Amino acid sequence: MKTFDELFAELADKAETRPEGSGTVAALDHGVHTLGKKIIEEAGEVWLAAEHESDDALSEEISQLVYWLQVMMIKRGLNPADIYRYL
Ligand SMILES: N=c1c2ncn([C@@H]3O[C@H](COP(=O)(O)OP(=O)(O)OP(=O)(O)O)[C@@H](O)[C@H]3O)c2ncn1[C@@H]1O[C@H](COP(=O)(O)O)[C@@H](O)[C@H]1O
Repeated sequence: MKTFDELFAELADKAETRPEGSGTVAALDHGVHTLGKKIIEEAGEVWLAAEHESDDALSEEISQLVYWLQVMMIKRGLNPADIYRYL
């Protein structure tokens, strides 16, 4: 289990060190267009889970959406503080 900030730090480190086999590194290399499509896909899965699935399934889908949003943030050079100032 990890927090939003802990996951972000882990992903930022992966982007920097580019370890072999990292799905995050591969996703970053695909670029903003592919990341945007993944975010739309995961957002749709959150919606469907909220309508039809359990709390646990919904939680998992939301975690995946958070992950992909963080990958997009890293791709565009944003950090959590950039987001928090709008919350
Ligand atoms: N939290 C996540 C995470 N959430 C979602 N995903 C990715 O998002 C996909 C979402 O799963 P789905 O079931 O919706 O998609 P799928 O259709 O089965 O998979 P695709 O074929 O569409 O990729 C997963 O297959 C992962 O590729 C994640 N990938 C990585 N992490 C964490 O990110 C960190 C770094 O991971 P690596 O870069 O892979 O080392 C680790 O702590 C991981 O646990």
